[in-house]
Amino acid sequence: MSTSTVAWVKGHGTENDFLLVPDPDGILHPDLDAAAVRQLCDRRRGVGADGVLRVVRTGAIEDGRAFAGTAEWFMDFRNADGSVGEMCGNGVRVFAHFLRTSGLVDGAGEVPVATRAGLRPVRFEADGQLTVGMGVPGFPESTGLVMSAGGRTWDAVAVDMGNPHAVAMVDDLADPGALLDPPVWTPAEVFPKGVNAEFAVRRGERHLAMRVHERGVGETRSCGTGACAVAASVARADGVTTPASYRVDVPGGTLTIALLPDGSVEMTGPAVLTACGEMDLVLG
Ligand SMILES: N[C@@H](CCC[C@H](N)C(=O)O)C(=O)O
Repeated sequence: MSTSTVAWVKGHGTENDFLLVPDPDGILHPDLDAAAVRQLCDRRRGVGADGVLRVVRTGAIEDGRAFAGTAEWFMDFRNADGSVGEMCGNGVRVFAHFLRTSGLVDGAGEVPVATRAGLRPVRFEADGQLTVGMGVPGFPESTGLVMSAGGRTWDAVAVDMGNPHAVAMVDDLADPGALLDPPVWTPAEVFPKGVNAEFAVRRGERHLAMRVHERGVGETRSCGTGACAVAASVARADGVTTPASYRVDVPGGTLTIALLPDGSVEMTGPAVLTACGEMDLVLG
C-alpha cells in the first residue's frame, strides 16, 4: 500500500462545498480516481466536501482539448461519490474565484471556464459576487414523470442544464422528508444516468425556495444548476416573458437567476475560499 499527497483548497458557494485540486498541467493527479475523490470528500475520514474541482488547463485533459483555443482552464468536476459530473453551477463560481485569487487569471471582467457541458463564462461583479452564463435549459420529453420521496409522490418536470434535473413543486419544503435516500422516479428511462432532484415552493412574485438531492452526493445545501432548473421550469409553466429575474432561496443562501430573451440563463451568487491543506491518500 502506498500514499499520495494531494494539496487542496476548500471553498463553497451558498454552502455547496468543494475541494479545489490544482493540477494546471495535468501531471500531478492525472489519475485522481473515484476512490481518491471519495477519500478527500469523506466528512469524517477525509477533508469533507460535496465534490472535487480539479483545476487543469484545457490542453492537459482529454475532455478539455476541444476548448483549448477558447478557454485556458477546465473544471474537472467529480461528485463526492467519485462519479464524474458534466457541470456544477456553484462549483464554477468557486472555480473562477480560485483562479482570480491565485493570480491564474486577470481579476477584471470575465473568464471562460470549460466544462463537460460546454463553455461557461463567469463575470466578476463589483460587489464580489459572480455571474455565470449557464446556457439554454433543455426540456426533454417527460410527460407522466413522477417523483417520490418521504412517502409522497409529485408530478415532475425534466430539465437539462448540461446535467439532468427533475423539478417537483411541493406544498412545503418539509414534505419530501429527510432525503436520506435518492428520490425514486418513473418512468425510469427519463434519467438513465440518474438525476438531481429539486423540491421547490413559491415564496412570492418571482421568489422561489428549494431543497435538492444531488446525484452522487445526497442532500446538499445548494445546487446552482438546480436553481436554474427550478426557475426555468416555473417560468415556462407560468408563460413568463423574458427578461425575468427570480430569487431562489436554498438552505445555504440565495441565488439570483436571470432568464434572458435569447433563452439562456444567468446565475449570480457568492463564492468563498475557506481553507487549504494537504491530505495523504491511501492508494489501492
Ligand atoms: N451542486 C452542483 C450540481 C452538481 C452536479 C450533480 N451532483 C450531478 O451529478 O449532476 C451545482 O451547483 O450545480
